[in-house]
Amino acid sequence: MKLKTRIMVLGTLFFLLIIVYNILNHHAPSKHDRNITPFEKPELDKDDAIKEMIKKYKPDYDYKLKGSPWTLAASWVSDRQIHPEDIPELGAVLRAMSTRPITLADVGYKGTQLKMSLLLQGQQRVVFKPKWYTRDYVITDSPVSGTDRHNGEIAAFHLGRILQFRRTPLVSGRRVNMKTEIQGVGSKTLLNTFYTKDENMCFYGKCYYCKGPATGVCAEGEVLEGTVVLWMPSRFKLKLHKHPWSRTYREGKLASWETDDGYCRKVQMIDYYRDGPILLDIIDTAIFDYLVGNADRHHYETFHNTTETMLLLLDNGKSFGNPFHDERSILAPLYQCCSLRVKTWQRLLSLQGGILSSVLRGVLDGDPIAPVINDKHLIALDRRLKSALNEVDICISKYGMKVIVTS
Ligand SMILES: Nc1ncnc2c1ncn2[C@@H]1O[C@H](COP(=O)(O)OP(=O)(O)OP(=O)(O)O)[C@@H](O)[C@H]1O
Ligand SMILES: [Mn+2]
Repeated sequence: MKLKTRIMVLGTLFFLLIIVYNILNHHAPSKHDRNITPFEKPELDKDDAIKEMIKKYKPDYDYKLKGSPWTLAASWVSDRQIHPEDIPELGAVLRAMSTRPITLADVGYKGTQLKMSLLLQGQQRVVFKPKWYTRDYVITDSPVSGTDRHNGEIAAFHLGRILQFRRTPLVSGRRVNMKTEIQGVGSKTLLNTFYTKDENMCFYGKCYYCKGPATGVCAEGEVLEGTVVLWMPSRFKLKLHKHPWSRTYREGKLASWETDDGYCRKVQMIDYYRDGPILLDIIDTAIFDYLVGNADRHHYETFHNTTETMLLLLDNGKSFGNPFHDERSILAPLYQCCSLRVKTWQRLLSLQGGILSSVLRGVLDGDPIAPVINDKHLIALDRRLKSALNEVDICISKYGMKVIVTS
């Protein structure tokens, strides 16, 4: 062959090789091909995705704020979210919640559990939920047993952010000195319930379950660990609703949803649930509650003076009680209705394979009372996420892609 012909043949072969290589490379299964669905965006490498999400969701507690943290946080609340997705100032508000001087302290304002209602410098009300359990304590009785888990409130707040629900009021850990921070500013009603046990300061407050020292909670010396929840602005009025999937709380008595597989269709016939976003919010909430192990959402609240409505993820104190038990019945709204927002589904898919626990671990790491939850609870989150997605797959195999809805 002439040199010219040889060069041409070699050139063509080389060109073909490149094309074949490109085709093969494009179709070669990569680690990202697992679980790819028509809705999923191309993802980053897993470690990069984790790093990026921690960077986004970990509050910057050193953030310097110019104005009032309370005015800012109040301005965040709107009809369908308590705060926006991107809030670099979050750390400054959380820091203020955990450190601002307490100007008034009173017994809990609402609810059945022991709490304090605190006013922080700058006239901001917060709820203080005290620590009852050590981090490793496991609640084994029933999924609704035990008193509040103050740390669970913190983890649930950040989980709600990571899932992009944003329906939970801001929560931060705080250690309060009962002697120097509360005694001087406490109401008579509150201070009358103070007592001492084994040299620790204690209180039993005023609430449905507050029956004297036997039901009280004690600090370590003078220092009481707890969680502060930011009170929502008064321009939003709350309306209480009975949760259609609530438990009976009576032994031996089952609720309708526990015996009737067609229960969801009955709920869907109620105007309030047929139109509007609340039923899909209930399904989001079921997934959220299943992940954190909260079987106690007997009621829920919505804003009642807004144009649009949302189910508020308030009161997450009964979460993270038992990392070894996954309470499937919490998912009943999901597996009985077989319906899920596409946005929620996409989000859950993108957090599979250990991403969720790694991100939450990184985000919680900066809280003033870190470590917030132990690794057993974090591992449980990944396992439960997988089970929840499996329930979605079962629905899809039964009814097809119409299960995934866009509203
Ligand atoms: N951050 C908040 N902003 C405004 N209102 C709130 C806030 N947190 C709680 N509330 C109101 O206080 C009520 C009681 O709060 P929470 O549910 O946390 O207490 P609880 O003692 O656990 O109640 P329950 O025993 O009913 O579960 C709520 O139902 C809500 O009306
Ligand atoms: Mn509660």
